[in-house]
Amino acid sequence: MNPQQIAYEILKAFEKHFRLYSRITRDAQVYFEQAQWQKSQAAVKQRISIYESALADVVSILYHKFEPRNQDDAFWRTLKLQFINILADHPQYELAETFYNSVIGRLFTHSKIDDDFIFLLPSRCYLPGQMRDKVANRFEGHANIAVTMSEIFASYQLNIELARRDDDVRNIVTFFATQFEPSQFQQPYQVEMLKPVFYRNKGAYLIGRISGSQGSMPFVVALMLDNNKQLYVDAILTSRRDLSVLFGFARSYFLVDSQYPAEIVSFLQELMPNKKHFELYTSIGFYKHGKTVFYRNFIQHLEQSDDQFEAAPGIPGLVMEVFHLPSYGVVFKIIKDEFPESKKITRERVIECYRLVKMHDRVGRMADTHEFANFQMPLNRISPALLEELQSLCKKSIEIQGDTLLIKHLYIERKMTPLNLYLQQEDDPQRVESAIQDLGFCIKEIAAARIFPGDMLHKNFGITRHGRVIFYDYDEICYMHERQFRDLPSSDDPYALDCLSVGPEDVFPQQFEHFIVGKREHKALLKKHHPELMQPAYWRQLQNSVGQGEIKEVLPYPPQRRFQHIS
Ligand SMILES: Nc1ncnc2c1ncn2[C@@H]1O[C@H](COP(=O)(O)OP(=O)(O)OP(=O)(O)O)[C@@H](O)[C@H]1O
Repeated sequence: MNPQQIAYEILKAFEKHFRLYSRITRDAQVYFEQAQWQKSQAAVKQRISIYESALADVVSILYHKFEPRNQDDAFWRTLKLQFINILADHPQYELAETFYNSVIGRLFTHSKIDDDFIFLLPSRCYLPGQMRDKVANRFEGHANIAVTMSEIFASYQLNIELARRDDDVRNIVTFFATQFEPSQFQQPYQVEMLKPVFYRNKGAYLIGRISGSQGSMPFVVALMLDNNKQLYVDAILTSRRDLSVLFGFARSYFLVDSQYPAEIVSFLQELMPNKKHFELYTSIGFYKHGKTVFYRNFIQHLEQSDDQFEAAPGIPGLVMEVFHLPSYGVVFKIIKDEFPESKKITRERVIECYRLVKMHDRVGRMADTHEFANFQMPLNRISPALLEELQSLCKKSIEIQGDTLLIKHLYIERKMTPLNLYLQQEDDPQRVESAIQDLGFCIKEIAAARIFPGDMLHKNFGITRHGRVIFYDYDEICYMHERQFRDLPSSDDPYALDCLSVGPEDVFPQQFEHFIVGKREHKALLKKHHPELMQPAYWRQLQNSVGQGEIKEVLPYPPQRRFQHIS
């Protein structure tokens, strides 16, 4: 096989994968309209897993057709150029380049990390706007938001109608009347809406922006089904903050049919300038390409900064070595070579737990992680103290190659403020109370998503700049059905506790207050807002309901945004 034929083979495999990816994604509409929530969750998982099988298939074909290991560097350079040629005008060229990188990475166990052989840099620069007509519809305002709304709804080809359209439109009109100056929407204004609907969990979102003489703002219509499976508008979101939380890194990926992903992402980027490009690609399901974009951003950041990698602030982990670059918004996590006796887990189990979280519905409460093989960092940017620590605790995962530190297995994750540090440093009692209240919600929502977090000590949670508490320590997680929530024996019997036989799956919620937060006043706050967390019956009931397949609703916006709350 010559380089041109191999390039075609790789592109063919990518396109086959993308067709399957799009087919799974498109089914989301039916799952939503028919309230088939379990199918929708299964689709999210399936879509994540098909990448690996597409890759395995093409790599095995290539091994049968030529001998990759016997080709010289000139061959690989030519192959990359051939691939660039056949990608001209390809609507998903950037995803195809990432797929190409994965194929070469798989053939060479990620040892050819060089722009001569893979797309460390993109082959071209995407000019936002060129495909706007393909991905977005425009509506001209008629000094009457109700008319515009009717036009917007009519443009989406949903198979079910808004059951109470007049009520919905009235809610929206009232919303605009109460939130904005009347003059803002009496003048000519425009609405631009992305054509594909964004589906996730029990919601469907129409995403766009509204622009008038006074600037523009995001415009998101959140659709839901009521108990009778009737479609209605649950909320309108217009603040960047709400949109940013909707696209948060601790949520599952949207199911959104994006044939022009670069254009969709540029549109989203205009709505959320604070989000990184890689986060937006990831949020719409292209998590592999998100990694490519992340790496490019990381390299660029290194060139523009001069600080050193150092241990992350907070209490060091027993399982993970966690470090960061103070000027950059992610943490880097390496599994330590050995764990203390108290951690009854293996390295394989840790990897399994991190994968489980990646595939699972993270309900806005568990940080997404990205796994890298053979990640390179410049050695001169690693602080001496960190290097010493890595060499003593993570010897198996690192290698020094000249002026580079090679990390054989690494996770990256969004940086947050560890909750223990936040609670120590925060002086405002109201903020402390709200963080502890949110910690309780975080634990409850994770459990309602069928996951028992295991180690719920507050140091295992972070808090975002939006004040949301998010869990990030996954080595002790398991499914809710794998635990037995037991009552402690009554305190009248002094010997009962000593004689208690405890199995590895037993958990005693009455003791949680000692294991979640340390300080007495924090415990009191947790008990005030979430007394149920310390009650075995609450956990058993939750276990029961999730065991029956019930999928709880997790709102990705504050409840006060819901129309039913507007009087
Ligand atoms: N996303 C993050 N943002 C900021 N700091 C983090 C993040 N993830 C981890 N850390 C810091 O690193 C520490 C160890 O991380 P993590 O809890 O993941 O490790 P671990 O080894 O699994 O911990 P444990 O010993 O509790 O099992 C945390 O306590 C926190 O201080």
